[in-house]
Amino acid sequence: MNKKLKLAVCQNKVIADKDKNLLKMKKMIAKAVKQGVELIILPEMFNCPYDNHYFPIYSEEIPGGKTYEFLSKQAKEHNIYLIGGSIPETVVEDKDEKLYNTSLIFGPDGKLLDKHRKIHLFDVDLSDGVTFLESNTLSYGEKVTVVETELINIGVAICYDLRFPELMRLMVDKGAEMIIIPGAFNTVTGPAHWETLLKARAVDNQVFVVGASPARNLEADYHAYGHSMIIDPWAEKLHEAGSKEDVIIQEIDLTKLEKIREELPLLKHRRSDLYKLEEI
Ligand SMILES: NC(=O)CC(=O)C(=O)O
Repeated sequence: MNKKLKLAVCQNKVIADKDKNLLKMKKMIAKAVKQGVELIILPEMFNCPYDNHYFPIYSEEIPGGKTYEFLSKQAKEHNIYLIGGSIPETVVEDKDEKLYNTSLIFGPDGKLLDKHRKIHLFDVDLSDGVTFLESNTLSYGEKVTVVETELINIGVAICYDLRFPELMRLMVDKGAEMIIIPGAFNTVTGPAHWETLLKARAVDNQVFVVGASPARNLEADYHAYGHSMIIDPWAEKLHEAGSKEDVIIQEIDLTKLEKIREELPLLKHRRSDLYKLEEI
């Protein structure tokens, strides 16, 4: 394992124009690359407004869609690992069309290493005014996603998936050392839970956790919280964006993970004679 890793989160303001979103992202990626980063992380639905109305319109088949090609090219051109936030994905099977909220993970050669489809859909009706029914348009992902890279082993889950500690622990049991969450929490659940959940998952599992949110766009119907964040395995916040567009860059010391796991070996202290967690 390399001992230091420089990474970036590109927190873009998503608008209802896919091409402009991609162009903006291209500039943000170039800015991060100039600082020598090896891993770049984009937000949930970074190219499509977070809105059931837009998901089918912006959706792409994988491989081959415009955003897929864009991400692959960016990864290759800049020789970086790229976690492509998420995009709406169309899957056609036996004339049956399904949409997923899908994160694409590219290696420095531009090849797709894996993809994660959001497992838990955000179906909520909050008294403070946030109502969302993702299952109106989206289908449920069925796979736990962990990717081995030359930098670090990366688990990827999307937004609402963060609220399910069993999934995070499963990723850690499959080797994840960093959990990446492209996530569009909102102005109600964001201030209440985003940082707490990211820190809880870090301290529970002794992993780095990165949350990548879109910037807030008050002209959109759904107001993303922003506040992309990088947390270390001691649950210390290393970097945080505000609510506006930003590229946050952080060098992390990977030896911290080994050190914390050695000094406080909670993963080894589990009582597997009393309880266990299984992937089905
Ligand atoms: N948008 C989501 O998927 C989740 C979210 O906003 C929350 O859990 O809060």
